[in-house]
Amino acid sequence: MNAVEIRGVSKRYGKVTALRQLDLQLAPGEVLGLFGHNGAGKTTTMKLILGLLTPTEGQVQVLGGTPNTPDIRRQLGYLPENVMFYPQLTGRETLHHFARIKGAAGQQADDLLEQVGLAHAVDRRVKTYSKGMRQRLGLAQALLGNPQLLLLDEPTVGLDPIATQDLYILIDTLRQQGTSVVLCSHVLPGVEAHINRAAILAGGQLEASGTLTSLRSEAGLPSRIRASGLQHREQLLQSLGAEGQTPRPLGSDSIELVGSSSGKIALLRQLLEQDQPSDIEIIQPSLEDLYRYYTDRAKQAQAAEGKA
Ligand SMILES: Nc1ncnc2c1ncn2[C@@H]1O[C@H](COP(=O)(O)OP(=O)(O)OP(=O)(O)O)[C@@H](O)[C@H]1O
Repeated sequence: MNAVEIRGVSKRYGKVTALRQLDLQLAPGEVLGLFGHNGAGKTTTMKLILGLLTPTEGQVQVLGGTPNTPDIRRQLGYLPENVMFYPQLTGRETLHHFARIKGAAGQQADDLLEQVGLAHAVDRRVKTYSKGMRQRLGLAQALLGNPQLLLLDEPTVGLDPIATQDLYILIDTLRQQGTSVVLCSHVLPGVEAHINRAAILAGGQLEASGTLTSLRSEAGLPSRIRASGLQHREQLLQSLGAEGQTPRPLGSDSIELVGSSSGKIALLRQLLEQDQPSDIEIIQPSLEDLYRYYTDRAKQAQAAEGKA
């Protein structure tokens, strides 16, 4: 049973179509990165999963049931994009309040405050918290009751680099424990190692979905190959240039080459036959490169549709 099953879902707000014929699945213990430009439909997708919105067309199933029934809601954790709390309550009072609503133990609230690094500030009023501290409190709130499905909307906003890293480690741990996670973010660097699959929304439509390996292979974007410690760099630059390659010299003894996914191995072989580099680095297209490729593709398709 999938944790989330979205089939043929469209969502309209009056005249605005926020989502169009969306099909998206999430397996147990899977972390899905949901990416897209402002207004692409990410928050709308989250809210449909939470049952805060109902689809105009299509079906949403969550943990085998209908979203927003009490039984399903208890198994969900949600960190909203703009997390808000009562400013007069302390961090501890806030989390205990949410623990009571969720039927979670008070002890778990205290443990989570410690886990998210707020132990030193539990008795301070939330109005004195920094943005990052409020975000940490929001994360603790989302983790109350050990949810089976965790929805995180822009979880790294306001977090410092160490807290961001800690969040990713926490996501890895939750995944190992079988929790399914949907992670929406505009911050792409650093996230790719912590997701199983990426889904890219553009203009309310799913432009791409798959593992990074499958998206890389579908997009066919080139990798960069860097060879350093070359003995005969000038000769190598000439011979590669003569074959139509465009090698770029770097530093005093290195070069960078661009290789398609199919031509990469041949290029590597050639490098090793003609020289003895001390190091070779292959830089694959990053999540940002893929994101740019798919959003540009969506824009071009929309422009072509507009002209037709
Ligand atoms: N309550 C609403 N009434 C009317 N239009 C809405 C409403 N909520 C969202 N929309 C529209 O639906 C579209 C998708 O919005 P959504 O909030 O899902 O995007 P998003 O991908 O989360 O964007 P962001 O990255 O800016 O948070 C946008 O065009 C937005 O203006």
